[in-house]
Amino acid sequence: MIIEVSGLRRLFKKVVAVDGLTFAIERGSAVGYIGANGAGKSTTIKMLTGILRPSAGTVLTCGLEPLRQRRRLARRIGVVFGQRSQLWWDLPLRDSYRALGAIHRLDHRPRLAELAERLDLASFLDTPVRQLSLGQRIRGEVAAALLHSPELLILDEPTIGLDVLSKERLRAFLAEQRTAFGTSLLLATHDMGDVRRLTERVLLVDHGRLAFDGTLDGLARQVGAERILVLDLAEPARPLSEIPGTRLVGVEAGGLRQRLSFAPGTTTVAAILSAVTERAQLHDLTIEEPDIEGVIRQLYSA
Ligand SMILES: Nc1ncnc2c1ncn2[C@@H]1O[C@H](COP(=O)(O)OP(=O)(O)OP(=O)(O)O)[C@@H](O)[C@H]1O
Repeated sequence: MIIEVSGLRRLFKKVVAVDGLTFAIERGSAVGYIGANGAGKSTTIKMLTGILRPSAGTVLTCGLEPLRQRRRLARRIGVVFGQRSQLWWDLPLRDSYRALGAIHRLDHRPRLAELAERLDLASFLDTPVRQLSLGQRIRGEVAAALLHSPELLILDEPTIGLDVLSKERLRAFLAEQRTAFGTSLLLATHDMGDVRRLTERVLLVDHGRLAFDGTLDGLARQVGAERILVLDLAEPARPLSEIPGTRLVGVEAGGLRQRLSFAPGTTTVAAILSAVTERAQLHDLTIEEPDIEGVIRQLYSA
């Protein structure tokens, strides 16, 4: 197991941020850690990484006790907090990597060259971190977390605030890294798109407790959450109300844009598209994932 947590609790005065969590994550797997605002995700991650002391319970990350063995653990994990920086704010990005290389006692240059290429960092390696755009900084943070080739990567809201294209690029990079190195991944996020693209299992935390452990499709099935396929057609078409396994939930622009809702597990995007292309000419499509708050509401009303 890469992570083992048992009876984990954390109180802040009277607030119970984490309330008796027990779960284990297998080495090499990718897990989404989801929940509403204030559910306890960041607090859990801080305990997993040795930043925060649990009030009760036990944590093993990479087989180590995070608080007691924090230095050793730092060599084996990489962490990105989307809303906080681990880089030196006033220094050129390159200097942060030099410093991290020294901390990890490694010649960071070969790995940096590789990461700079894959994450497209070259044009701003000499720019002070404070002057980077959000997208540039996050790419810089991800490179910093991977510089020492950790066996576990923990990401806390890595795509928050990024535009669609930057999000997609970052997801593609992370997926590729995982295939190449088999790095274990724990991804705390609000973004169901991140979870679907990058993980095979989700842990849903609510008020500090584990409310669901399984696949994203399993969660969607349990709560009846649906995905929406937004179809942009080359020419206006009649309402696509007869596509098997779907419900037509919107027709806009005189039939040029149509929305089909479907439940994961009952049909596939491929099957829907093949039925659509028999009836209309497709120009473009996007998929809207259910939002986490809605899923949680449905979980409790189900
Ligand atoms: N340092 C702190 N002092 C007091 N309360 C805290 C502290 N850190 C977190 N909390 C509280 O603990 C609870 C869990 O917070 P946490 O940040 O872990 O949630 P989260 O799931 O990461 O939320 P978000 O998605 O908004 O980041 C919240 O009620 C929060 O207000």
